[in-house]
Amino acid sequence: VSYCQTKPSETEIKQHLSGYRSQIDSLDAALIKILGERERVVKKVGIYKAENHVPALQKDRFQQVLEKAVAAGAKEGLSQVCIEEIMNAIHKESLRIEQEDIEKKQ
Ligand SMILES: C=C(O[C@@H]1C=C(C(=O)O)C=C[C@H]1O)C(=O)O
Repeated sequence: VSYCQTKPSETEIKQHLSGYRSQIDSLDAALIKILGERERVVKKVGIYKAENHVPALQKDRFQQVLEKAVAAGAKEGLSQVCIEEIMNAIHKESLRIEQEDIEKKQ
């Protein structure tokens, strides 16, 4: 147990932290890759909507997306506020991407 261990040296602390941080760095890289993949699908949706005069914002659909994400987040121990902030930021970017295609069509 921790109270009978000797204190780690500065070097050991740095090494330990850098191990955790490389895990974080590769997870961040995976997150960004997935986000890119998601937004490339959104781009296809945007082009399809622009061709068929469907509005970019679909509130009901986004509500479903949000609910699913909140439920999945809860299983991972993530708060509703955290998931809502992340998904709202992603949705904002989706709308920006879709809007670009709508503007190009006009
Ligand atoms: C991708 C869509 O367009 C918008 C973006 C959404 C998203 O990023 O999940 C959801 C609904 C829409 O407001 C869609 O209609 O499915």
